[in-house]
Amino acid sequence: MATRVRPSSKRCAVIGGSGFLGRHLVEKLLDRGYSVSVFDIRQSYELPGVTFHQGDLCDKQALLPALKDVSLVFHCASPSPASDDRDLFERVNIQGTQTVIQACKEAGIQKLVLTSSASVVFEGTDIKNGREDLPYAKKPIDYYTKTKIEQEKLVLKACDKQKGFLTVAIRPHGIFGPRDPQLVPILVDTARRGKMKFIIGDGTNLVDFTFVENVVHGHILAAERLRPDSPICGKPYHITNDEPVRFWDFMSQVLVGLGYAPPRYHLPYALVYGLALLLWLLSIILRPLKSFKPTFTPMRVALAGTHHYYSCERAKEDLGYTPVVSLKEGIARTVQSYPHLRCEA
Ligand SMILES: NC(=O)C1=CN([C@@H]2O[C@H](COP(=O)(O)OP(=O)(O)OC[C@H]3O[C@@H](n4cnc5c(N)ncnc54)[C@H](O)[C@@H]3O)[C@@H](O)[C@H]2O)C=CC1
Ligand SMILES: CC(C)=CCC[C@@H](C)[C@H]1CC[C@H]2C3=C(CC[C@]12C)[C@@]1(C)CCC(=O)C[C@@H]1CC3
Repeated sequence: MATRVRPSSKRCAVIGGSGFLGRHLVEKLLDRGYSVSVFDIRQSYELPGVTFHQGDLCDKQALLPALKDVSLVFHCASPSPASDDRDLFERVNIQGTQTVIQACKEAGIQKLVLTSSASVVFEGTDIKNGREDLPYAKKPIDYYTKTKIEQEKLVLKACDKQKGFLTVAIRPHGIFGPRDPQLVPILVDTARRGKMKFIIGDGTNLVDFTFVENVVHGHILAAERLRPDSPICGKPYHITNDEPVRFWDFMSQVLVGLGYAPPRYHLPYALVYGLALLLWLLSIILRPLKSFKPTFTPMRVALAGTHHYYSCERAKEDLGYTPVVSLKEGIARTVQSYPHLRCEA
């Protein structure tokens, strides 16, 4: 009779491990003595101690070999919000997450840590120091976020102490750091096209930006604290830098660090939001004739012009979380890591 090897608690899988957050997580797990199995639709690097499994997480048969002899799974895969593809968000974030849960149960996984998002409670209006007990957004800012809400609900509901399957969700916000494919590249692209001259609103709105290593730290603390007797089972946790910053100060610091001029002129929020709405409608009406993607979408304007920052108190109390890298240090390290995006002039 074949004997089943007891999974080592130091062997884990990272679904989405080729991505921005996933790779930082893999690197820290290796530092901490874990061996890691990465499952991703693409392979973006090679590292000693990491086994790569390439496949789509919607395919359970492809997923199962990556979970063999593993006790802990991190699920941080998702299509990029910029892909703007409703069917893909639904297939990967909802149906795919159901498949991940089934595969984990079949493989005898004990712990599943999901990367959710603090935006699951954001409706485009101010949130100040929001706690985890805020209700899920009834009108999420976009379809991507709608599927992140469903994904989080599925994972938290699957937590079953009797059956020894424990789950927890981490809700980061505005992740930035070296190798980020989104925040700094979008910002620099906007600046290079001469569109970073304006501040939307009075520029005093506070937002959380979270250095990637703090997000990683929150995930690992959650995984290591996830036990049948711990209060964290089946709960979501905000993980931020715990240093809300003016959205426009953050953008300006990154821009200036890379040699670009910061935005200076103010535009009223309602005007820009109205224009973004109009552009979005036009892009839909004109889609059969000409396809274009506006830089200023209503969602982006809401992200740039409202307060949205979150309390980390629950993570501090239950996980012992405190950020390990300050915002100042995080911005300095990020700016340094993008020499190719510096202003040439
Ligand atoms: N970047 C941010 O500011 C924030 C990100 N998040 C969440 O953090 C997680 C990681 O995000 P990032 O690292 O920024 O994104 P990313 O796009 O760099 O990484 C996502 C990874 O998932 C993989 N993937 C996508 N579809 C897949 C599929 N069907 N099967 C297997 N792998 C698949 C991609 O290939 C990619 O490597 C995501 O769940 C995202 O929703 C939450 C809040 C903020
Ligand atoms: C706070 C948060 C959740 C950040 C996530 C990343 C992106 C949504 C932002 C990264 C760069 C941002 C940006 C804008 C909107 C939000 C981002 C895309 C603008 C398009 C807002 C309007 C402008 O004036 C230009 C900005 C460029 C950078």
